[in-house]
Amino acid sequence: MKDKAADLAIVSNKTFEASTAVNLHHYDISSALQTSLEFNELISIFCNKIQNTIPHNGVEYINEEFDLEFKRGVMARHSCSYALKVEEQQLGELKLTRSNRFSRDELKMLESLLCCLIYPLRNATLFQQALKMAFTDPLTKTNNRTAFNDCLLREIKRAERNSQHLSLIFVDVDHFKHINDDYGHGCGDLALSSLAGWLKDSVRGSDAVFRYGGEEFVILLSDTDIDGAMVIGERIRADIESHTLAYGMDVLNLTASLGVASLKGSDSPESLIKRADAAMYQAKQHGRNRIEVGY
Ligand SMILES: Nc1nc2c(ncn2[C@@H]2O[C@H](COP(=O)(O)OP(=O)(O)OP(=O)(O)O)[C@@H](O)[C@H]2O)c(=O)[nH]1
Repeated sequence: MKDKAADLAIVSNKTFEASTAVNLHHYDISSALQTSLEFNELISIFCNKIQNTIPHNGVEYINEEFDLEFKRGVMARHSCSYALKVEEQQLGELKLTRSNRFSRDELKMLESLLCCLIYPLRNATLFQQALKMAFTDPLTKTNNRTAFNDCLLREIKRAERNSQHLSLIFVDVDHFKHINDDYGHGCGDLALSSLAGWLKDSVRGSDAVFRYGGEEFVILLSDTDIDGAMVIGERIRADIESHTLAYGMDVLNLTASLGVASLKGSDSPESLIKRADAAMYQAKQHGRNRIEVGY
């Protein structure tokens, strides 16, 4: 007679206890991961939670879509890396390192635990994408006016707290209406997106450039006084003038008028904007393709 027991997987209370323990661990990790929508925080929570099960010394997480590189601990000789994705959506790459090899069982366990991380990372991706869209101008891919208002308030507070300078430059394309009228809106749009690229190249961080509206951009310069802002503004003016724009068979040149203002003790965001904007209008009145200061 065939030994029936030989065909059966053994289920004992030991297995039950082990799987319950594993499920509880998964549950504990999943619950902890629900508390954040920030990539770095999610990775930290996950690695803290798995430290006892899969000891490791170093963690690296790279997410190219969000230009993110998170490192923690000490990088060591042995590593295991995972490209994380769900339904073809890339969620970044996670690498754990330590001085001794990861065992096969540990890797199996890690792969199972990573399932807890995937969906929170996907939620974070969707949230961060929505956030990015809400603060980005779709045509020029610069920060939009909402982002500017947010950022200006933060920068004013920071400048006041640290007794630092803060300056603003308004940049408005000259006779932009003619570009639309003479070459069409497609050309106007190309001019605006090209200009945004030149502006980003002219300043330290591309985050400092905002589309304020229409053909008007604003640049926020932290820790920069009025003299420094004038130097940067003049460089931007000359840079715009020196570029040529090719549109089909046409070649165009742009110029812009700029207004500069620096934060004073009594300034509100509105009064600082008003001075920079008024200076820009003065530059228009004084012949365009020039820079003026709003005192
Ligand atoms: N193609 C395009 N045109 C835009 C966009 N936003 C605003 N404009 C146009 O920008 C033009 C701005 O014209 P005006 O305010 O008269 O200014 P200007 O012609 O640049 O003249 P000055 O500022 O006085 O030198 C208008 O014709 C708007 O329609 C856009 O996103 N794309």
